[in-house]
Amino acid sequence: MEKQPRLLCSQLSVGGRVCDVTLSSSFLSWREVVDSSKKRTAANVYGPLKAAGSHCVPVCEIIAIQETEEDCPSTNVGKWQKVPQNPAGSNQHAFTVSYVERTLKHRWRCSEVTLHCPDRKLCLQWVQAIREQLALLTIRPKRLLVYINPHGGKQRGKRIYEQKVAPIFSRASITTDVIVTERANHARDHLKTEADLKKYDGVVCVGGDGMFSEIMHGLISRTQCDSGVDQSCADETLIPCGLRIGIIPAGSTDCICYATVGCNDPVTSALHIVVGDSQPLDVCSVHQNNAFLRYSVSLLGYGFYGDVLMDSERKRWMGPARYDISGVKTFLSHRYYEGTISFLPADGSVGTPRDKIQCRSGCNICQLPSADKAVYKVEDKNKDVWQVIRGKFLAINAACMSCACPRSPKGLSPSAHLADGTADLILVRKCSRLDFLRHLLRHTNKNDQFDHPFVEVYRVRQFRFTPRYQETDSELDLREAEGSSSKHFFTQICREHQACSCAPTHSSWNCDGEILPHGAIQVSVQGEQKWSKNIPMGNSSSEVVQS
Ligand SMILES: CCCCCCCCCCCCC/C=C/[C@@H](O)[C@H](CO)NC(=O)CCCCCCCCCCCCCCC
Ligand SMILES: Nc1ncnc2c1ncn2[C@@H]1O[C@H](COP(=O)(O)OP(=O)(O)OP(=O)(O)O)[C@@H](O)[C@H]1O
Ligand SMILES: [Ca+2]
Repeated sequence: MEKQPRLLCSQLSVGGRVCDVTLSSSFLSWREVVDSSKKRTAANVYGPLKAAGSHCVPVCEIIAIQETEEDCPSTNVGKWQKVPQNPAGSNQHAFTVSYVERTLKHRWRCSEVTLHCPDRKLCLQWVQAIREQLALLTIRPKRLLVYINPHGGKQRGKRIYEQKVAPIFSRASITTDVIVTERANHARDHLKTEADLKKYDGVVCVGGDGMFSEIMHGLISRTQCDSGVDQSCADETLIPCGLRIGIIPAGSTDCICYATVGCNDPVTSALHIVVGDSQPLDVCSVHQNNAFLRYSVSLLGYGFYGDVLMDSERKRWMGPARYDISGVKTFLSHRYYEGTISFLPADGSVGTPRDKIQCRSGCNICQLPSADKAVYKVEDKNKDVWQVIRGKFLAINAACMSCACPRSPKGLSPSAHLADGTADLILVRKCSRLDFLRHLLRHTNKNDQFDHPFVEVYRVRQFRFTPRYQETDSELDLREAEGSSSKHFFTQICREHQACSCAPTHSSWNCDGEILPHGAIQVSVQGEQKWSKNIPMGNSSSEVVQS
């Protein structure tokens, strides 16, 4: 730890023990004063006394400070209890500091320490000094607009917010306007047309990936609309939006929260929001010809994941279990789809989907400032050459981020990064059910899910997909030239008789958990030159709150 000039230093009492308490611009620390006349035993030099007696909290992780009245909050947010008296019984002046405590598996908790002072003047001096340091943390939000989806996941959004999140926001003196949505797209439409965004420092989404997607669409559309930018043009540069989106997980997959924060825990997310953490994300724009369809930040999946989603929508009442039931059903149906994928590979220096630099919470690559990421880019001759792949596929997946979630803690593409301007395109060719099961199982263990002869993975900047039934005559002629003339004749008949049993089957796209019925799409991960300018939110990246 770098030595910082001390702003304040006193001997105060913590839990009945006298401590040297120090405040610098970066840390608040307290260390028990050990009586030097005591015999130096192994226990007090190396043992629990020394370890337990010394604490250091970064100022940026202090949630709040308050003068402690006789009745004051206990360590459990929301409960109240009597303050224990100073053992010497000589003073009643104390202040309580609430701060972030890191626990296992990326989880954060709100802890508290009460420091007793010998007199009120010193107590006020400490409270004021800490408040002054907190006031310097200008990235922290003060006013938030909260949308709660009461029907996401296990329908616990409202309860999660009221019981776990609101008390933390209130402790941190964050004011909120809360809207419980009444229908799908309520939050999106409100953001697009009504919300007075100037009043807020951020928007909070209580729900799952679908709810996040609504809010992201609302914010991006509103910003473009206010600036007269046409979203339907695939090459248009979007105007960045200044508001961050915080995610309180209350959905079924919560992959955006899990992949950015490292867990799907509402208290952890609330604390990340309070301290003002943020993480830019890649945003893919999805078009069909010149019509804008949607944005995606996690998964775009055709075939398997599209079919799982389509089937699961009819089983919403089951909650998160619907995905497992529909997953098994889709797996057993074993449908494959024929089509053509073209893609522009990413610059080789942004890494590959099969390198071992997995993207986890606090990932070094995702935390690099954008300008530094640009430094290690080298020219790659192949990067502007479109590559074309035709075939029969069980699944075509594009992952802008790892898509880690509780079902698959390493995700669909474990080395995909959050804001590197690329997506990982995963092609699972037609294979046996057993092979496909082997591939799926590897999402849940340490084995490499790409290490199969029927799986290919590419890091891309753009891609296009055309299902065979939508290919133009010239594309089909080209394809059929590769096959026999009798096959060509057979295909023509089938295209004209879609109802016949050999007609090609159609899937739809799973776009961050929302159904996109269009087969042929063009996808662009927003260009690196845009995110390297460090845009807080917009075409290239949206910001979510994370570690
Ligand atoms: C044998 C066990 C294999 C388990 C394989 C698990 C792979 C899980 C990979 C999860 C990837 C999630 C990507 C995130 C997508 C989100 O934007 C989206 C919106 O929230 N969620 C889903 O579409 C929700 C998608 C949920 C997909 C669940 C698929 C479950 C497949 C089960 C297959 C079982 C075969 C058993 C045969 C006897
Ligand atoms: N009040 C509401 N009534 C019905 N649907 C709503 C309401 N508010 C939002 N929605 C819609 O509910 C859908 C699902 O919500 P959400 O993403 O929160 O949960 P989920 O689908 O269970 O979780 P996940 O997306 O993580 O799998 C979203 O598409 C959203 O548009
Ligand atoms: Ca990415």
